[in-house]
Amino acid sequence: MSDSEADPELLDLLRQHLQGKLNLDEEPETGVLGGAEYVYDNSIDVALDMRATKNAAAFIYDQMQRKQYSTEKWAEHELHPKTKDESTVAFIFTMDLLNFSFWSLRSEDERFAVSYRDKTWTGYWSLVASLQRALEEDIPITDPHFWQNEEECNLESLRHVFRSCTDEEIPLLEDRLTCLREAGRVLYEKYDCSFTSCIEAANGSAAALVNLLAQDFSCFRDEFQFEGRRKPIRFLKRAQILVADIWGCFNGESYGAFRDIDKITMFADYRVPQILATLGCIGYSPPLHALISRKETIESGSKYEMQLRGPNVACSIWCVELIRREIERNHPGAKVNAILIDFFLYDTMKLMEAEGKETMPHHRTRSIWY
Ligand SMILES: Nc1nc2c(c(CN[C@H]3C=C[C@H](O)[C@@H]3O)cn2[C@@H]2O[C@H](COP(=O)(O)O)[C@@H](O)[C@H]2O)c(=O)[nH]1
Repeated sequence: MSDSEADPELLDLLRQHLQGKLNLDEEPETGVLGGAEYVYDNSIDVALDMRATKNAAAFIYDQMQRKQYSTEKWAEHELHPKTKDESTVAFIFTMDLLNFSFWSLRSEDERFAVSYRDKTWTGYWSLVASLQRALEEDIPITDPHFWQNEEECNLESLRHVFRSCTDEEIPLLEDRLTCLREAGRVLYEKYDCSFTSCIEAANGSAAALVNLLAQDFSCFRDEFQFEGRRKPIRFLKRAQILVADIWGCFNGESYGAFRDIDKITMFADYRVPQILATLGCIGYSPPLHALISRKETIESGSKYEMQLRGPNVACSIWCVELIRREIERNHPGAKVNAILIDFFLYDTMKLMEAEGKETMPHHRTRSIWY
């Protein structure tokens, strides 16, 4: 094969190896950050504001210090599981299998909502509340055997698990059942029916666990073709947030002990890009800004979504990386990684939304990816 036909990326790797720069048994990479930088470098619809990003880094670091923001915050959330054991690993795996697309086109009091513990929960928290409620009703919703039992686990029983206290049903119910079925089958075939076996197979590497999820579970394989690039761009958002939730819940110990956790990027969905735009860190081209502001549904996989999700999310991933580097530059040794910045930004966005301070809408695409 002549050089002109060979894969340029492979040639580059071989060149690095020959120059002794490449340690092939280095830790695995997920490729998410590199892909995000590529899309950002090739985007015309979304741009980063460096001054606002530097200011955001100072604000975020200051707020995280004041709130003593750490992994401990994860378990402090009322609905998150508290025990540090295998049942919590099963809960988090189930949760992040289904952690997508809660937004509604209806008004705040008509959108899908779950009544639990005398409160009404929406968005991500409606998912967590539904799972906790099911367990209290002795429905084994976190058990892969249940997910594969078509007599017990089907559209009807899931409709009961995710029953709403409004007229709107949980979005993509059929897709959620499909995710549970596939995960049940893969865990049965490859991981002794337990996600803890998948964690053990990653041998303490967060990047390896993300790659295992993308390789073995199609419902975690969140990647797409971006114009002009041979290899797909990988966002792997739910695979990454799953690893991050395990790490956060277990405070980086036990099942959450990953030596390369800092390789996990922020999670490419619709909430954190929204707050980065609110902080002025990312800006949209006028046509894109108009599209988002109109709150119209954008079809998953459409040219518009690719233009939006790719650049918007890639820029968000790259923006959070620049915020992390700015914090590290000003505060050497600070215990802040992309995950904690992301968790903080998501929680801050939810507080702003609750106080009616949501100025910049998020885009609306129905998809199992985010
Ligand atoms: N980037 C990012 N996205 C996050 C989260 C979380 C919740 N994580 C908890 C765990 C630790 C943190 O402290 C959080 O309390 C959910 N999501 C995503 O948002 C969307 C739901 O939005 P809404 O409908 O408004 O609730 C949906 O795609 C969901 O997957 C996060 O942390 N980061």
